[in-house]
Amino acid sequence: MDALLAVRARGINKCFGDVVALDNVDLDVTQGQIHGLVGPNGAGKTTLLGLLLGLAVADSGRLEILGTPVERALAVPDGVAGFVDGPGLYPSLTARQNLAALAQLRGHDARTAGIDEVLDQVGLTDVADDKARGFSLGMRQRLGLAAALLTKPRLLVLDEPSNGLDPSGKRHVHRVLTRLAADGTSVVVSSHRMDDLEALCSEVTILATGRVVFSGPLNKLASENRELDYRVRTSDPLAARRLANDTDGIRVVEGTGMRQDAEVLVVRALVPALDELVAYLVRSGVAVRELAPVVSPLEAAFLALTERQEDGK
Ligand SMILES: Nc1ncnc2c1ncn2[C@@H]1O[C@H](COP(=O)(O)OP(=O)(O)OP(=O)(O)O)[C@@H](O)[C@H]1O
Repeated sequence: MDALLAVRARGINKCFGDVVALDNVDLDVTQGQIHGLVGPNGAGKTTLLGLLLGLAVADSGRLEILGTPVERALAVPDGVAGFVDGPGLYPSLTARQNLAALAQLRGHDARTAGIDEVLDQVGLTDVADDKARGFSLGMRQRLGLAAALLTKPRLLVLDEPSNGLDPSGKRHVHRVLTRLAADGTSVVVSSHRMDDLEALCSEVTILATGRVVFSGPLNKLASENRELDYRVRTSDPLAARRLANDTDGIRVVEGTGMRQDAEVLVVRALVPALDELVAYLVRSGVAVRELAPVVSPLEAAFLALTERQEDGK
């Protein structure tokens, strides 16, 4: 079973002086899985990703990467690539030269290292001969991803890779990561964007003040017995409000602080009551044109779990 794990961490602790950055952290990442890491600022995400990349060593605990126990020396484990705190690039070199320099550092022939292929993969072919100095944050992120891909990693570790990406850049990067995972590469990715992680990941780990407060499949979070707020757009907002008030288990939420939209009703409910409301609306001749959680299930769970942790409950 463990042979299928790209990362197996048990009881990892890491302190910086008095600050406990990681507190007894366990993490399992299956081969070919995109695993999301979320948590408030200072939760320990970058510290954990740094351990996976061999940029630091844990104070205690056991860490196995791609089936091999990690030693106490600072070194990138075989088969691992990625970046934390933004990719390291040479600003005075072009995108292509950056990748060639990297290939040479690793002892590869720059002409055969697959540079064109990775530039194409991340959508930077058109700017391959432009200097990295002039690149936007999103372009630097993509070049960092290309540099990681050049090593054909079996575990890719990315800290906030969507930072600075416009929607099409983000879609592009998502496609690259999804394809890699389908081919068996494992990806561990941190993000503050829940929609990003929901689009990408099958499993997530939520950290708060260095502790794991949830780790598992996204659908386990979504199916938890928790009321959510939903936006309901209908063909007849007044009738919809009346019918919602008549439905057991449905509460109409007023003054949500969101932009007012007369056609949209916000209701708080569990899924079964929401199903009843939809059936009731349709039976009453009111068309449902949009129905979506105001905040995603992941974001709702994230807020609930991290607030609980901060309250010390
Ligand atoms: N090199 C360091 N020296 C001292 N303290 C550090 C160091 N690196 C991290 N820390 C502390 O460890 C804790 C965890 O930091 P870390 O950067 O891992 O959190 P994070 O979840 O990545 O936060 P963010 O979302 O803000 O990037 C924080 O309290 C941070 O101040």
